[in-house]
Amino acid sequence: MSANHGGTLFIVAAPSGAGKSTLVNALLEREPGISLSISHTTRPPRPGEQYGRHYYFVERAEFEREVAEGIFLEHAEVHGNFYGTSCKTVQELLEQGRDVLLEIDWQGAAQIRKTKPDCVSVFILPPSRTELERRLRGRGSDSEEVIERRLRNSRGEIAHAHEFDYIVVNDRFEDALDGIQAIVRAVRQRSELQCQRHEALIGELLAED
Ligand SMILES: Nc1nc2c(ncn2[C@@H]2O[C@H](COP(=O)(O)OP(=O)(O)O)[C@@H](O)[C@H]2O)c(=O)[nH]1
Ligand SMILES: Nc1ncnc2c1ncn2[C@@H]1O[C@H](COP(=O)(O)OP(=O)(O)O)[C@@H](O)[C@H]1O
Repeated sequence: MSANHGGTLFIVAAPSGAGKSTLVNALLEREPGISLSISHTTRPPRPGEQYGRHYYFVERAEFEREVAEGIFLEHAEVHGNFYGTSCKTVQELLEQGRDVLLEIDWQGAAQIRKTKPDCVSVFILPPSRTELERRLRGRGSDSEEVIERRLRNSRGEIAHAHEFDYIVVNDRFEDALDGIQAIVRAVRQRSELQCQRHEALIGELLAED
């Protein structure tokens, strides 16, 4: 029997407004073989956001109960709200050999690296602070207070960029998208070439006539 070849766990992080969700959605259209993990959060939904599609929106008490039950692979407080990745779905998909993408912050990424050192992490940088602010305001989804808090927190987040395997600067959108796709393809190709993937063929070639 061949060994179970698990999928790859990709992590994408960025300061709020850098374009992470837009890039990830475009990447998933180009690479439908990747499954996006939907997080649980205590953040209220933005206009147009749907339960189970963008996030599982939960009350604080429910989130705390879930933490106590140990359902999360990682969880963290970000910009005053709680976010967590459920263990079960991610684990099942990886075991089926699917690649999984987590759109999480640097704290979550640091937790995942400890338990899943084979994960591949990408940090998205905006081309400038001015552009980050322009995008955050231009999105039109948050109050002034929320925007200011996210901008204030962005320095602390960017300070962790060097912990990631790859950095993609999201200046021209298509270039950034090509960059992330190139990372995904290179990682997949490397994985295809790994020795364990070829056990069956090696066995056949070694078999006596
Ligand atoms: N640790 C962790 N961070 C998360 C998770 N889900 C989302 N985040 C991060 O929380 C931050 C805020 O996300 P969100 O409220 O959707 O705002 P946005 O980044 O401005 O779109 C971002 O850095 C997300 O990547 C999660 O499950 N775990
Ligand atoms: N390369 C880009 N150039 C200009 N605007 C962009 C670019 N990438 C994303 N945006 C816009 O910036 C805003 C923030 O993007 P979003 O994906 O919501 O960021 P994040 O998920 O990192 O908070 C959105 O209005 C999006 O359309």
